Amino acid sequence: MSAVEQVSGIFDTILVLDFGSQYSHLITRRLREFNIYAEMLPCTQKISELSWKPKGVILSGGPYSVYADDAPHVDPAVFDLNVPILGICYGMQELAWLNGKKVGRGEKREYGPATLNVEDQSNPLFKGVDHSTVWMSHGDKLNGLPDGFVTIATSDNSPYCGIAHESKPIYGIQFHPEVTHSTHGKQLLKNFAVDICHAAQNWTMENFIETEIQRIRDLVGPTAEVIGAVSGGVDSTVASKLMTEAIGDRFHAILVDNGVLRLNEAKNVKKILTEGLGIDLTVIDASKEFLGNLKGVTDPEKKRKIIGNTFIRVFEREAERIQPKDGQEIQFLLQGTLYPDVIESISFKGPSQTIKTHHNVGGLLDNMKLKLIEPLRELFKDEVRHLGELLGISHELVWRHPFPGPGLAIRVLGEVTESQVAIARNADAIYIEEIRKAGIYNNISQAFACLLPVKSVGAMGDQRTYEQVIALRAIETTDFMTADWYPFEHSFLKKVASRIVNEVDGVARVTYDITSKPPATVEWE
Ligand SMILES: Nc1ncnc2c1ncn2[C@@H]1O[C@H](COP(=O)(O)OP(=O)(O)OP(=O)(O)O)[C@@H](O)[C@H]1O
Ligand SMILES: O=c1[nH]c(=O)c2[nH+]cn([C@@H]3O[C@H](COP(=O)(O)O)[C@@H](O)[C@H]3O)c2[nH]1
Ligand SMILES: NC(=O)CC[C@H](N)C(=O)O
Ligand SMILES: [Mg+2]
Repeated sequence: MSAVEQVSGIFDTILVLDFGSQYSHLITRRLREFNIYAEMLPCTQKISELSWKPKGVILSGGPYSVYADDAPHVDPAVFDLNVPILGICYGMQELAWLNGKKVGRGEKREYGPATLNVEDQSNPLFKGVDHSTVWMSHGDKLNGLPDGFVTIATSDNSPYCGIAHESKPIYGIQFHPEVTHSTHGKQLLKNFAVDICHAAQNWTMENFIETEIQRIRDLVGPTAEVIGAVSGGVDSTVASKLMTEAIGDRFHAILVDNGVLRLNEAKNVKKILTEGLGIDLTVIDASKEFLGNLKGVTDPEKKRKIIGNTFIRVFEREAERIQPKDGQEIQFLLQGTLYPDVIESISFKGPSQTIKTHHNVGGLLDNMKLKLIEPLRELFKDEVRHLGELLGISHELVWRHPFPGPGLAIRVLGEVTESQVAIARNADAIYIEEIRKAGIYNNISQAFACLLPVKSVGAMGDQRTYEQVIALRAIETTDFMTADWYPFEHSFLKKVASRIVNEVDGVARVTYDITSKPPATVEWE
């Protein structure tokens, strides 16, 4: 690492150690909602390798049993940090396991609501949360108090619903305060972070802009120039705006037309970014190169890796083409990578658990020459949108539905050809146009059309047709890590289906995808 400080070195930080619970990232989000910076790292994180000291540590829940041979365990050095520790569910069981091993299988799983009875009213952890509903999700339980601990809360089912160390600020709770079903969970997390850890509540996007611009300047230095991968999506636009504020015309934004963009996208983005935001944007048409590299490829992961690699090659070529004023080569590439992309790639469960490779994280070239600058790497999408608004980016752009870097290539299932892309693109344009007309664009988090590699029989104008199927997808979500499908009016779906079949050659049938994430994902590939 260079001398440039990380965000965790600048803001008071609560460290969340992730044992693999599906809710772990929510702990981080909740803390940030009351302006405390929190960062999630795998539970196997070596404390000696941290370059910053947390104000407190939270051990998350997890799917394992602490007593199993292959169960993950925390680095014992965490207890030498001498900062407050809160164990949640598996995290509490881990504390108990390390202090007397009194953990075993419960007679039955406890899943659902329970009422919290606070036994020690003077304990700061439970200020204002007595008798509230808490959410349980566990099969293991404590068989007794860990050595040196006392009970501070119970529930009907759980004599050890909350425990605390007799003399140190170490706490365990059996329930999940991070899920909204725990009605006062956020208050509990705040009690821990603010009253027990004394973390400063200064994580605001206003403060972030200031520190981030300084951080970029320190990293880039007084003369170096930077190229940016800019798609016209929210993330890279916000990142570019920050970069332009930090280094002005030493920043060169590049939009790559990869042949799998939406209808008229390159033209529209060029106009909005240059005219509207004063960002110096060059559009590079690399569509032939991308489509050439994708020829014959049907495997989704292969498509993603090919696209990620091709992007980097285009950027490296562009970096060589631009002649910086200081006579040096361009060394930096800006990307709009977000925290959820990073969270997915830091899983301690290893690469076998990768669900899909995001082109800008796992799809990068191993031997790439450019160094990455990712100013939004620590932020969630809603934080980025807030940042965008503060930077004066229009409401319309800030609230655009996300569009993945691999674009229509992962929405044309099967082989990606120019004609298949055209079908998906035209169907998508009709669908989005109707969504806008119906005034529901902002109620939906993301919507798009996919072209399926199956043919189906139809009848149009007394003629038999035998053409492909379009699947429509629309989801509601706050963080894109879980999502639900959007409940359209039937009349709306009817209209869109009719328009697509009538107006897009090659489509005989339209379906609507009604799967949530999980078990499905947002994109089809
Ligand atoms: N066509 C493109 N040209 C240049 N860079 C791109 C392109 N598509 C994606 N990228 C780069 O990949 C990053 C990740 O893409 P992603 O779609 O997650 O973000 P975004 O496009 O900036 O925002 P959004 O999520 O709202 O679409 C972008 O921030 C950008 O740096
Ligand atoms: O820039 C991107 N590069 C990618 O490779 C990529 N894959 C998925 N996505 C977007 O991520 C969100 C979650 O999608 P999934 O549930 O399909 O993983 C959704 O918003 C997807 O559109 C990507 N964005
Ligand atoms: N949610 C959790 O952390 C569960 C912990 C542990 N796997 C149990 O079943 O009790
Ligand atoms: Mg995008």
